[in-house]
Amino acid sequence: MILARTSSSTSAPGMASAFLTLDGLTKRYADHVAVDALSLAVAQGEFISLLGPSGCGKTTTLQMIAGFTEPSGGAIRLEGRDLVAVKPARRGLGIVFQSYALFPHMTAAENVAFGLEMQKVPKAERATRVADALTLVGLGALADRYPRRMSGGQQQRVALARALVIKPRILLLDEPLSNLDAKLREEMQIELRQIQRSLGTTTILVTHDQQEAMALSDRIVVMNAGKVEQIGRPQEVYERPATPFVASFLGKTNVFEAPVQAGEAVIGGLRVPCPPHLASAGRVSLSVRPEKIAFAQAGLACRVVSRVFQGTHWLFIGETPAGIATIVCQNDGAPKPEEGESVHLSWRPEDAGLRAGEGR
Ligand SMILES: Nc1ncnc2c1ncn2[C@@H]1O[C@H](COP(=O)(O)OP(=O)(O)OP(=O)(O)O)[C@@H](O)[C@H]1O
Repeated sequence: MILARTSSSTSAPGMASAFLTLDGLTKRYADHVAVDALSLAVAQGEFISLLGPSGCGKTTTLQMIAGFTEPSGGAIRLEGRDLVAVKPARRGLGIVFQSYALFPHMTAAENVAFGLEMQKVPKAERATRVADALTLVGLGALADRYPRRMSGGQQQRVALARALVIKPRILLLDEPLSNLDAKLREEMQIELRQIQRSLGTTTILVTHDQQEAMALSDRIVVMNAGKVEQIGRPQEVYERPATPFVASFLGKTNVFEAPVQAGEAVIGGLRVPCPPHLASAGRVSLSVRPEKIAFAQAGLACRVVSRVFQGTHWLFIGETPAGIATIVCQNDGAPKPEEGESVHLSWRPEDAGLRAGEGR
């Protein structure tokens, strides 16, 4: 097998010693800071997503790793060696962009072979590696087809094969699936993850799609306005967002303001113990995910304003004395409240995130 696993590490991703290190990486344009002192240690074989809204500096970060944009400050090291001084073509990186950028006058196989020709790989080896790469992405039968006769998903697979065939030390992906429709995108996410796992290629993905980042990544770097807000495993950033920005960017969250009495946030009939640093705060802001809220006999009074059936689950909007609540329940066959019904909401204290409130 020519496209063999590139990772020799058996440690859990993120735990092994750093393979790629970004250290205080910064990019300034005039007086605008596009990337502000970003530090990140990526383990070999790890799949990292840079996630954030438009303009937060994701692409600029990727471009600096690729060598297309020069950093204003900080360091990029690959296996301990400075990468900034190395020319882009010599960094050993595979890159896939949102636009597939295939050569239209070349077949799938010729597109994939291009990088190997540049590297002067002998013809016989080239043919085997191209065939292997196309088989890997499920296009073994379309080797002689031209891009214009391929679907968007097939073209993106060719672009992926072209990036992987050179056995890159790092695979850089910039919104590679965003031109595909929702169903194909989900299928490609699963395939991409399987291919990445089977090869063990260290991968950095730029995306603004939180679902995509959660589905694919070992760890997610959540960025906002050039800065890192949080770095963590998907479940960690979702369940324990470090900042209000992360909580609102990764899925929906309810935010309620609550007074603190005797070290507990009091919200309707619910009392949530505050951590020591908030125990003497006047008010706290309490965030809880819609799927962590349950209908209960007692708790926070709520009038159901709307209920919407969404197939696998129900979505409820309710009015409470603490504000509007969004509740998501599994479609498990159990009876659900009607619109206009008065109910109570409850959640486990550990599912509530507490922060200092507005101080009112
Ligand atoms: N060549 C440039 N000159 C000046 N400003 C730039 C340049 N390239 C990027 N910027 C600015 O730097 C910031 C970060 O841009 P970047 O493209 O990295 O964001 P992004 O998170 O990838 O956004 P998107 O998802 O829209 O691609 C933006 O405010 C952008 O306007």
